[in-house]
Amino acid sequence: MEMRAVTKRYGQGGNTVTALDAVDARFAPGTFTAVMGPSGSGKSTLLHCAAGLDRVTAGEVLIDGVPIGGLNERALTRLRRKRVGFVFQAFNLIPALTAAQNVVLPLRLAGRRPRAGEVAAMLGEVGLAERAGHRPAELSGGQQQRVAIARALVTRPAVIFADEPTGALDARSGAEVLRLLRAAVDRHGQTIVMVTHDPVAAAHADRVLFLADGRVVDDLAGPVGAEKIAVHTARLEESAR
Ligand SMILES: Nc1ncnc2c1ncn2[C@@H]1O[C@H](COP(=O)(O)OP(=O)(O)OP(=O)(O)O)[C@@H](O)[C@H]1O
Repeated sequence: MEMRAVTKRYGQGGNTVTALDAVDARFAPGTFTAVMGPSGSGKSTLLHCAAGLDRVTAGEVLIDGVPIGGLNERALTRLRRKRVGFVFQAFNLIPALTAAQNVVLPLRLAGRRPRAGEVAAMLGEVGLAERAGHRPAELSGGQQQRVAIARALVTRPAVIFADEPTGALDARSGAEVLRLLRAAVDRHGQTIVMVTHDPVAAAHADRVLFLADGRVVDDLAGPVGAEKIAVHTARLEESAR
């Protein structure tokens, strides 16, 4: 997954906002990257552009080496369904479906039938084998996020984008979610790009990318301790004021 000189502007004329300003970034297979930076620095925009949810103004995004700028909406949707997974702060499970049905959904959308035991194994991996028949409302926040992780992992995507995946969780459930993301990288060679405000969450990554004003201003190779990340964040927030 790669971004080459990606610029994203919102609005027109005098109201233009440059949310990303010629960003170059490469996310190697089997790595876990945290994206940090002050509010408004472009983190969500980076995630949306990298995932092909939003078109870039200039530059190029490559997923699996495929430049997505040249794809029409249909081809882009197909690529996203097969090769990209998402984990959101608000879980975004479908309330009427059970945990197992939520996990099956991306496979069906990608045109694949689940193999016997595949979904059960996936739920087992996130410690929820016993909850396969439960609906989201019958699960805790941490459990819902674990279902969302199983759902993101089930298609074995090229990359999983996680937007503040621990933002709505207490410390214990958050730690469990981070442990699962880390395990997906270590055990399955999954590639993960995670936006977070939390230095403790970012410390689980292999690398921390810092944004300020739509630019990459720091790129720390890990493991980076939470304390060092917190100091960096404080400095950036200070200079953003
Ligand atoms: N749809 C939009 N229309 C206009 N401006 C936008 C839009 N989305 C984002 N922006 C602007 O682009 C800049 C980057 O926003 P973005 O949401 O990517 O920042 P962020 O780092 O994710 O912030 P936060 O940490 O507060 O979520 C901000 O100045 C924001 O106001």
